[in-house]
Amino acid sequence: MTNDELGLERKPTPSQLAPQIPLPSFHGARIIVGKNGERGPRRWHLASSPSPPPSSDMAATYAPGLHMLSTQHHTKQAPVAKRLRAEPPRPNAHKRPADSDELTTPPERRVWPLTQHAIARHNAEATKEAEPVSAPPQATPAWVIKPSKTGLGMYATATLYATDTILSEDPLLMTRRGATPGDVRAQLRFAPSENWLELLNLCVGAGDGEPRAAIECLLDTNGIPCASEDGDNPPYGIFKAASRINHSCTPNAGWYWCSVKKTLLVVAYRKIRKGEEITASYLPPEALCASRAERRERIQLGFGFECACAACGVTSSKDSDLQRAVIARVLAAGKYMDPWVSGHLTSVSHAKAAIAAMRAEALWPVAAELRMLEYYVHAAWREDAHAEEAAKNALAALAAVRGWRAARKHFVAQFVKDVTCWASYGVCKSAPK
Ligand SMILES: C[S@@+](CC[C@H](N)C(=O)[O-])C[C@H]1O[C@@H](n2cnc3c(N)ncnc32)[C@H](O)[C@@H]1O
Repeated sequence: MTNDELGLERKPTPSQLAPQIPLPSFHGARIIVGKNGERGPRRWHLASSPSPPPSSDMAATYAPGLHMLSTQHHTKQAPVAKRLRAEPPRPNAHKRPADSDELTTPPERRVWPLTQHAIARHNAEATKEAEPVSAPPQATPAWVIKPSKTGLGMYATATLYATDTILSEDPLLMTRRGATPGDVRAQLRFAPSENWLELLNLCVGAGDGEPRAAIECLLDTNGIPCASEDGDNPPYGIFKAASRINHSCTPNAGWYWCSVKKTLLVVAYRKIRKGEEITASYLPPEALCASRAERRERIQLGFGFECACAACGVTSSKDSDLQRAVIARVLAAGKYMDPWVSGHLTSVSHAKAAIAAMRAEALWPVAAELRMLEYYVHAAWREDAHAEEAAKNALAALAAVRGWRAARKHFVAQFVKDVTCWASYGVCKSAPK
């Protein structure tokens, strides 16, 4: 995907910013035509394979939904199967069930599995990589904290480009929901006294309306999730600079926690002009696809303020609501993998419409998931060229919002090679040497 297709304006360093992604070539490019002329995805199984293909966490997440569509017979052994057979089965490897119609598929998969999985892999790889995980933060910060229309805010002091790491910051304090003032004191006992001062300087919002101690309101107002996975009570970090970033329903930046470096990275999602406010979303990506009224209600209930972002500020948000509804419908449909991929051309056209809406609304946080949904359909129907293109786009979209520049080439190659849901389809083989 080109930068233009992504809708991103990047720094003019093509060799850095457009790495060659060594995607696998896809094998077995046949549209299956049944006896009655129907076209559909084939069942796939390793006819002569003595052992099930190895799997990964990803397979556990995705494969069940995909197996239902991938258990017809191949006349030709997919090269990937040979490769997989050569590897010893892992003890906990996901067992591909026998070629049977009794496969049960959990109807719902996790909402952002690609993202979660990819972050985990990326963080794991970062320990091995000599290359930095992402572009190192600039020596002179390209931002400044200054008054905004909603208290203080972060502003760009230079032009920033998509995938730029705006800020890399360690927390003043790590906490969890329900932390008491005593917990905070215990954590800060050995911290430099400036941390206390910085902490007490942060803004205290109204929170969700529950009566609380001021310190708890402060933690609620300024906490940023510091875990790559959703848990019941994920850790939150309080940051001197990142906690000053205001919310927007069309964020131009976003943060993610690098669990290897134990640091928060703030990444530009698109070009941010000098003087423009840097914003992130306090809502999860799928919630950004709700209507203006719903988003505002959620912000009010969860964070206790009335959203004054640019997307909410427009008097008539009808068009925006319609565009976001298109995206929301596709994300909802994509949770049910079987009907989604069975829909074939309808699903592809829905995915394309959602991608267009995402671009119109500049909702980059959902780009990777939409591209992935498009990929699944093409892969299931053995439309290899389209599948490869969609996979490339999905990875590029994911890399763009995570700021993976330096590590992207390596990571993408690794991801493509390992991601078991792709191999499960029997459509890909290892990259040509
Ligand atoms: C994490 S702080 C952000 C920095 C804060 N503006 C400050 O002065 O330190 C969150 C608080 O900022 C304000 N805020 C953030 N985004 C906002 C938005 N889109 N509309 C209105 N207020 C917002 C709210 O008061 C919220 O409780």
